[in-house]
Amino acid sequence: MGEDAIEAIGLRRTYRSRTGWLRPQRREVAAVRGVDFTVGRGELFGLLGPNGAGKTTTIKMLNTLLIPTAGTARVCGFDVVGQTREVRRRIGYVFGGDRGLYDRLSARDNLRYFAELYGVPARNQKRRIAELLDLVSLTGRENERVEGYSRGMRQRLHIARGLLHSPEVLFLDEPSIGVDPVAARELRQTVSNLAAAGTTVLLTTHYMAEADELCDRIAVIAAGRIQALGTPAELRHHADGRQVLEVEAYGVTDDQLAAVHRLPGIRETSLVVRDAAQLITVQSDVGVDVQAGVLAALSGVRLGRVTARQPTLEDAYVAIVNRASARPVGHGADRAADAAVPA
Ligand SMILES: Nc1ncnc2c1ncn2[C@@H]1O[C@H](COP(=O)(O)OP(=O)(O)OP(=O)(O)O)[C@@H](O)[C@H]1O
Repeated sequence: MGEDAIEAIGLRRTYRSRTGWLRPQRREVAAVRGVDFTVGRGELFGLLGPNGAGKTTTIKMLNTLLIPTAGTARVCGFDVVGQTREVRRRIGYVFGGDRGLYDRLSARDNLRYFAELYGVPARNQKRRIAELLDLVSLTGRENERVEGYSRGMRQRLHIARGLLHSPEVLFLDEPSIGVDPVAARELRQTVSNLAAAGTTVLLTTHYMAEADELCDRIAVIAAGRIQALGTPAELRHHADGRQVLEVEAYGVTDDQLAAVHRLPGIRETSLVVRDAAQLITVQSDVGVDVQAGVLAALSGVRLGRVTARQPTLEDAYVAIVNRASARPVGHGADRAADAAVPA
């Protein structure tokens, strides 16, 4: 048995699809373009990246739901293509969203049902279900129907479901998607309890703050490749030599943002919408005073707070992802900088 819980070597996946009806065209999407990493036993490892980066595709290859186009992967020492049964017995898979629970049953009955389905021996079921309800902090609510549960509670129940057969490795795909900040914090607590109890966790997320808080190591994936891999402290170095200016604004256009980006000394520019305001984050080289230039480029725009600060891990993430996509100015929902999650 290998040392590592997960080992991916040169993993690739290309999707082939047909588009059009009268004149069908073949389309190929290279979703994952050669990914290498290992996850140690008991490690909490994060796969972080923007939409379409290849996170879900990678997870699906590791949990035997998708066959790699090339490369190999082993989970608990077993090959994901040649030894699927061995792999499946040792893994759990939990994905974000609402599917996969029976609304009209209680949490306890859902878990009983899935325990049967997963072949958890009858004599162990009661104890295992009680343990899991406790782990995901649903003890006391277990007899209520799931239809009355909040998203966060459902998500925690999903995690309990994924753990019924005591997997060694748990894949958690975007667990906090659509979950409010308080529930997201409870969810993070659950995930960290899980790892502390010895389960290896591979977590995908858009949220750098979540990955920072939870993960021992993080791989930043973009455009189907790992762009950076290390501990949160190591990744932070990608923003070394930079300083950050944040400007709250109302009604900035793409052209104005592009003008900001063209100023000397500016390395990254991103914009996210927060409530009514736009939050512009500008990364520049340390020692270059960009504030006057930025404000001049935004003249005529109503501005709110202007803050100079040190770079965070989030800024390092934006730098890594922008380098990969070569799209320096962002103005949309899929921007890396959208990843800020309220604590
Ligand atoms: N079944 C499919 N057929 C064709 N293309 C696909 C399929 N599934 C995913 N893709 C494409 O592969 C790329 C990677 O998708 P993937 O879902 O792995 O990314 P992701 O990082 O998980 O993104 P998200 O955060 O949006 O879930 C995207 O360009 C996506 O459009």
